[in-house]
Amino acid sequence: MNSQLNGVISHIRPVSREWRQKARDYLSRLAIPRGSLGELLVLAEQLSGIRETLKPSVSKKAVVTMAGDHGVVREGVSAFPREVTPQMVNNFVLGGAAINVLAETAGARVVVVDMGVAADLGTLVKEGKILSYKIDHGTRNMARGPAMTREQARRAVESGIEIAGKLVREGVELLATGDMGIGNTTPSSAILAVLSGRPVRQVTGRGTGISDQALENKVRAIEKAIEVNRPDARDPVDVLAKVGGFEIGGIAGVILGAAYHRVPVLVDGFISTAGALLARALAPDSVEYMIAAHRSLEYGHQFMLEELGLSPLLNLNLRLGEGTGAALAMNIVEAAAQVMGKMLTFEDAGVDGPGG
Ligand SMILES: Cc1cc2ncn([C@H]3O[C@H](COP(=O)(O)O)[C@@H](O)[C@H]3O)c2cc1C
Ligand SMILES: O=C(O)c1cccnc1
Repeated sequence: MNSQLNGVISHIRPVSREWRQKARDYLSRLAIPRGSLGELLVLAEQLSGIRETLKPSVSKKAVVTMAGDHGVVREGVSAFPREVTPQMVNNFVLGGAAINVLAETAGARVVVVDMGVAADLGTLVKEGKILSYKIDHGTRNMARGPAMTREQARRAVESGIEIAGKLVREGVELLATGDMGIGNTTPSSAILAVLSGRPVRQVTGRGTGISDQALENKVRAIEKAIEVNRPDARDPVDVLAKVGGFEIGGIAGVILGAAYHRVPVLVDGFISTAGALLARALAPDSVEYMIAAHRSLEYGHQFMLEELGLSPLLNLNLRLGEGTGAALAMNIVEAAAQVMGKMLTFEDAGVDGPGG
């Protein structure tokens, strides 16, 4: 019945082995000591495999910042009140948030999406300042029952897929994920615990900077949510519905949409990587389109990256979200594309190779 989602999932393929090989051959001939551009070469090869060309372009960039609220904030799991979510959406529109400033340094658009903020953002939608895929005014409290229905979970993922498709049709060549939602490190930890089988306490951190007491509330709320809802780790839509969030589903969808359209996608920090875990669970090959932007200071992030087998480009002690780490990594991805597209080989540059 979940036909649109299944249709996309069934069309996600691994990146081209043939183009990866061609890229590897070409990169090995660049006028540099072999391998000396390190991770840039790994990235360049990935970009060639994704785009199926030796001259991949990632110059048109967009960060999709997905916003949603969380019923579980009632359990005292965040240092900030729920009202901050719509207030920050407003800040994104004003251009005064960290993501606005950092995306600008990469020449990237910021696309703000209301996936389920618990406030009326209709005016911003009408003015064309944000997109609305609003599913509800916040999720339900997952410590008491499912965060959302299965139908809503599917819709959240499909919304992300649709947004990615729309941006690709507008010419976007590099996507990045971001999040805004007070309380959303709680469902992110829950998703990690369920999908990795790790103990809740081990994967639960301090988010916006919570007290010892709030950390206890948070661990207990997640344990309760898993106990009450019994999410099925083999069924990612079930996990999202029971212990997830609207924006996390949207992020998973953006990643799946990127993989479907064969566009690279930079995955931001803790919340975005929770979305990536769901995307990988839905379509294992989607991981080949992901680029881990950075390693967040949020404690459990390392386990998420480990699960996905991704190594982050940056380690800047960020713990903000919004897409900030992904925006910062964009210029590195651009650099990799330019190395591939513009550098000369030993032969073309008239430089002697090794042992000559
Ligand atoms: C002013 C402000 C701006 C933010 N931008 C991102 N987050 C980040 O912090 C929140 C998650 O942390 P927790 O689970 O502890 O609530 C999310 O909104 C995330 O995007 C922010 C948080 C605040 C307070
Ligand atoms: O890594 C993140 O994305 C993050 C960490 C803490 C709070 N908000 C976001």
